[in-house]
Amino acid sequence: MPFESARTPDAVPLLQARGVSKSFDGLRALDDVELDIHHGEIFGLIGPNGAGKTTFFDILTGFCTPDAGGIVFDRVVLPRGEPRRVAERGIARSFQNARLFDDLSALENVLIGAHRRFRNGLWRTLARLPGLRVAERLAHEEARALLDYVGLGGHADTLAGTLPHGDRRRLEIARALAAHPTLLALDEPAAGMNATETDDLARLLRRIRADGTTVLLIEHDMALVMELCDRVAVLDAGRKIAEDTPAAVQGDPTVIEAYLGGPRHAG
Ligand SMILES: Nc1ncnc2c1ncn2[C@@H]1O[C@H](COP(=O)(O)OP(=O)(O)OP(=O)(O)O)[C@@H](O)[C@H]1O
Repeated sequence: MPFESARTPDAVPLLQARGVSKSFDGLRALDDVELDIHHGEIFGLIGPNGAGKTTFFDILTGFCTPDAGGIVFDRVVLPRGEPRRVAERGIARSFQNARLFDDLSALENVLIGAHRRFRNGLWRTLARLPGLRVAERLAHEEARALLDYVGLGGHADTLAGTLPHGDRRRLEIARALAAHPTLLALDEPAAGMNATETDDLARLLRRIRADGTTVLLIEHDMALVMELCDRVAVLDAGRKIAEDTPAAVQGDPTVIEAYLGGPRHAG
């Protein structure tokens, strides 16, 4: 495990959110949220509907600008409201509804995920070599390997739009991994999956963690969160009400109240 040494208690967390706040038309979607994500863990972000989970993801990945606060990633403050620069810093995300290019093949979708790396360093150098399509060939090889990795090896040439739901979610993960992220942020990856697909997803995410990528997960499937996550943070109405191991959070009366409480928690 490459990150084992970084998981000692005094190691600097990979991600540190501090004082993150965001309102929409007077509604406090996030209220002074602080959380730490450590290298090499699967971190769950959970909470009732409307708790602010996606808003946090959007701020983290630059799709939304916070009113206050900020996020330090890999010891450097993340740019605010700039998705491309955040991606270049090593954060890749998936969306609640898979955003794939349906008219392109699975392989082409993964190649698009690799474009960040094409713009940089070695890839750019290789791409300039006259008469050689080295970069392109390597990218294709890696994209095929990534499809294998997520269990879609037989579907390289299948149009993304024709893939079943579970395969689409895994294709989105392959595309995100093509950017070689330090942090993979997944917004409800198990939504709409059947039990077998969810089991496959859990296996895949464990493998991703074992291979050294830190995972941040928004998820409503509590069984999955409990079995998979190393730690979880619970948001409720924009505030963080707990951050601990799944077992500790599960028994926390404040968390239980948030999930079972009054009408604003319905849904
Ligand atoms: N662009 C927006 N404009 C106005 N209100 C918004 C916007 N985005 C989110 N909100 C509101 O902010 C609150 C938090 O929403 P958010 O989507 O972050 O919650 P969530 O925890 O991801 O919910 P869910 O589990 O239902 O996806 C909600 O009340 C939502 O209606």
